[in-house]
Amino acid sequence: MALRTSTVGCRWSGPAPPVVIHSRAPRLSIQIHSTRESWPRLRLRDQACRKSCFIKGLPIKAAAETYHESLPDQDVLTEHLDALSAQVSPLLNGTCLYLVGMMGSGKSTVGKLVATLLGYQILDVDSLIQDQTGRSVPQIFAEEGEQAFRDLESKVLQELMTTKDAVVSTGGGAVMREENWGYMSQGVVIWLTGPAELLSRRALQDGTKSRPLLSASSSGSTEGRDEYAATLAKVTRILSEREHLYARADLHIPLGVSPQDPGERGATPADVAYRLLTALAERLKTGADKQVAAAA
Ligand SMILES: Nc1ncnc2c1ncn2[C@@H]1O[C@H](COP(=O)(O)OP(=O)(O)O)[C@@H](O)[C@H]1O
Ligand SMILES: O=C(O)C1=C[C@@H](OP(=O)(O)O)[C@@H](O)[C@H](O)C1
Repeated sequence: MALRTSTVGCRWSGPAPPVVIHSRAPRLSIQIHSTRESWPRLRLRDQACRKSCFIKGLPIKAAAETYHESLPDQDVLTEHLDALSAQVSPLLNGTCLYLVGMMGSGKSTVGKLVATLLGYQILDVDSLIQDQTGRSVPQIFAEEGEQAFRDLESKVLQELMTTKDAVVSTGGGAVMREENWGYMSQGVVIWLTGPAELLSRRALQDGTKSRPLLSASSSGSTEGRDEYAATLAKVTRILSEREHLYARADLHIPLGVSPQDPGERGATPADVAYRLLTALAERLKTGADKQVAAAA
């Protein structure tokens, strides 16, 4: 792939904090560093080459980074999302989408966006439990324990079995009970999958109080460790226990900017929705093609 370097030109004055510019597909991430006062160093991360080059006299390091899920530009993303949802809606025909994944993976955030695009309602299992019981999730965990919460979670999922036209944002632990898979099999189960580092940072950004399994009082001492390290340890452990369960989902949607993304940042909610709808369109089209072939 050729680097479209001609559009990259830059003048720099003063001290340079690293800046990351997200560019167009196939995605380049351009970091601007200042190694010397006068000449910033541009670092292009791209899929096809790993070499140094010069752009307009500036030293450029182009680093290889395989990135097969190229995303559209943010400015054309809305059009892509509209086109994809128009394609997916008739094929879905009211079938529910169940979003599964770890705490902080964006099930509620992406779920709302996808629901809006498809003209679906968004149903959040934790919120439904809270509405039914008049108590918050941490309260239920504290007063009755995790198993009581899991019973409520299964009850809500069972009640949703006959629902149509909804994106269901499940709680991160819903995949742990076999019976829940029976309820969710009425729809398409979609796993939002990202690295523990990204999930931990997002959970901390929200504050861990609302997620009892990550709160300071949950198992796994935070003594002698900072909050991020303690949260990362918990998230890593929970993820390793559940990964094989999440993997049972019909679709796996990565949250990183690229497969090599160390979790510093994630794809935007719109990017994740784009990946989700693309994968869903492919899946539904293949299913529809198979049905047509079987009928012929
Ligand atoms: N793609 C994203 N990019 C940036 N922040 C996100 C993204 N998805 C979710 N977030 C943020 O991460 C946090 C957790 O998201 P949330 O949707 O509540 O996750 P979940 O429902 O899976 O627990 C929230 O603060 C939300 O705003
Ligand atoms: O992973 C889990 O076991 C849980 C995830 C939470 O939901 P989110 O995934 O929406 O944070 C909530 O259901 C409860 O705190 C337990």
